[in-house]
Amino acid sequence: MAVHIQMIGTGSAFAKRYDNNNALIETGSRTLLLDCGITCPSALYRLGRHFGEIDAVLISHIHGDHVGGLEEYAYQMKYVYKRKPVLYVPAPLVAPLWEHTLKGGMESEEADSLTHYFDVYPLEEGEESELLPGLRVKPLRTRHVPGKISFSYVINGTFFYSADMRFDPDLLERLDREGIRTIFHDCQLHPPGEVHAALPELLTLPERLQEKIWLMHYGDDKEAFEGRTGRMRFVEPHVRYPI
Ligand SMILES: O=c1ccn([C@@H]2O[C@@H]3COP(=O)(O)O[C@H]3[C@H]2O)c(=O)[nH]1
Ligand SMILES: [Zn+2]
Ligand SMILES: [Zn+2]
Repeated sequence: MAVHIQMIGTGSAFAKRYDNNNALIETGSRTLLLDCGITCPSALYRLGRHFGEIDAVLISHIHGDHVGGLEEYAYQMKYVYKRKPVLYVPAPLVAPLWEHTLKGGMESEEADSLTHYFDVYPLEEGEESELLPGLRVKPLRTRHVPGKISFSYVINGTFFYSADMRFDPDLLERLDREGIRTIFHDCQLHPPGEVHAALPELLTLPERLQEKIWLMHYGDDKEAFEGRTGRMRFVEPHVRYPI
């Protein structure tokens, strides 16, 4: 079955020209939302889509540009579309997502847990699960902000989607050896990357690896870097790429 990824936005957390780095993954007639950040509700609207068309949501880690739109998503599903949405979330993030992020805006007499709003399916690190027919996802814990639990995803065994992660050449080499054909990687154009891979770091990778890498989660001056990314290409918002 053909699987495609389409970025709702490709921007960094502070970008204003590009929306939050959130994606739609489509397989047949089913759609997975990968991260739902602050700009997601309006960016999805500008894409001509709406939350009622989404079959499930998967999150990578708890930062506003990745989960800040979940409250609206949950409320729209409850009060507009009247359907309980499916939430795939790495097991260690289930409790923090409610306790540290959603509870403040969503707790009420009748609603005292994440499971009031979502059908919650915890994912285990390193274990592949079929999230939609034809869509297999394996979470890998990757390094981001020290102490923050954050996951990247291997999709259908051949596609790697970094959430927010530091430069990790050993992991990228291992994925290459294991048959990953395409890597969508977050990229901080201006060093130091610190909590993200910086462009100069990614440029130290061998050309064989760079060929596979598409850059996302970039800043507003991305156009100034066209032609300065070695063999790596930029992911463009709204374009559908095969997985
Ligand atoms: O220890 C920290 C924590 C955060 N930050 C910045 O805040 C942003 C939060 O979203 P993000 O993870 O997409 O990107 C992060 C960085 O831009 C940082 O530079 N160092
Ligand atoms: Zn981010
Ligand atoms: Zn982050």
